[in-house]
Amino acid sequence: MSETKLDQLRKRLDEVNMSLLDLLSERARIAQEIGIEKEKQGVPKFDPVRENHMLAELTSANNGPFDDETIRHLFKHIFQASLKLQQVDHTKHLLVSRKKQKEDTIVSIRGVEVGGGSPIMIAGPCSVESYEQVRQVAAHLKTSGITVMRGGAFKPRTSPYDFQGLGIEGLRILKEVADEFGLRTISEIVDPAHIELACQYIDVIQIGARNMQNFELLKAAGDIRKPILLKRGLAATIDEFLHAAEYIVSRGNTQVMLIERGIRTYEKATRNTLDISALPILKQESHLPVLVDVTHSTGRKDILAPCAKAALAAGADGVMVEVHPNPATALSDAQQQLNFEEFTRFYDDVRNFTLVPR
Ligand SMILES: O=C(O)C(=O)C[C@]1(C(=O)O)C=C[C@@H](O)C=C1
Repeated sequence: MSETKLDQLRKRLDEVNMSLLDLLSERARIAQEIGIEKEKQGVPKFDPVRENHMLAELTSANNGPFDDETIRHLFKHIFQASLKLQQVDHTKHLLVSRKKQKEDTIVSIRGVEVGGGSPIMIAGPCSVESYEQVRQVAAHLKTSGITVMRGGAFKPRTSPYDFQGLGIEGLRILKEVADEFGLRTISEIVDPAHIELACQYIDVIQIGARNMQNFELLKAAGDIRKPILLKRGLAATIDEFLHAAEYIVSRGNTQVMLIERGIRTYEKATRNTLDISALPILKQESHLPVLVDVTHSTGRKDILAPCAKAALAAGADGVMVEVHPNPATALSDAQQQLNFEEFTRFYDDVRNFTLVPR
């Protein structure tokens, strides 16, 4: 059977398709190289001025049959596809990414492992208020089998008139009590200048939600060789959270733990909205251990246990909760800290949690 005119035209079109594919692929490879150069120079990938310039040149050279609007539309799609290629290539190379390291990072807090598959419970007062207060908490935690205690010495509070913490004196108290009871400690540091000194007193440096993008603090945390607990910012996307962790890891400190602490939404029933979906996403995207701060995310004692269980079911490597000998008199977070009896009940409930229906 002889070739019809339609067959011939389609054959030519198929050949043009192949040539276009070759040219598009070549263009994409060049765009990738441009992306690498831009990365080195630290300039943004998206360049609307350059795109407008190319579109102007293309439309002025356009002799039809496509009109200028169609040419602009088609090329804008090509630019977007190139941009995506440049960005995907970039995230693939993040040190915190699963693509870079398949195995889970295990953080060792002086021998206590986080991220190794058996979740940890971290507990302690919101603020270090006195030696006696911390000692009471430590004694209770020790009898409960807790190995890592938190306690805030530098308190970035919403109001400057609220209790700001005991500072270095608070770190000293933590160390003295932790040494007595054989506990490890976590405390927030807010000033890059305090990081080195803090290492003499505590085992984990926490970077708080409000400082998640304090880049000088992140760099200082990256320059030491101690575990870091990085909190998600109150309005930070998962991508921003991972990039903040990258600041630390890229300077050689690989002992980083991420902690979800709730994000700001319109919901008022809880203090923040615990973003449970962030857990499996973070575990997929990154090899770093991921914990959940149930106290700050919910701000409510009555739902701490179900939220902690949900976090563990979603893959969390641990839970952090606040405990105080007498929450009603606490200098910070009086509403949401657990007393010893409440903590014991909470811990038993979460520890006995199983996904298998009974
Ligand atoms: O020329 C550049 O700077 C590129 O990054 C390439 C390219 C393109 O595909 O043409 C991609 C993204 C930018 O927004 C602009 C142009």
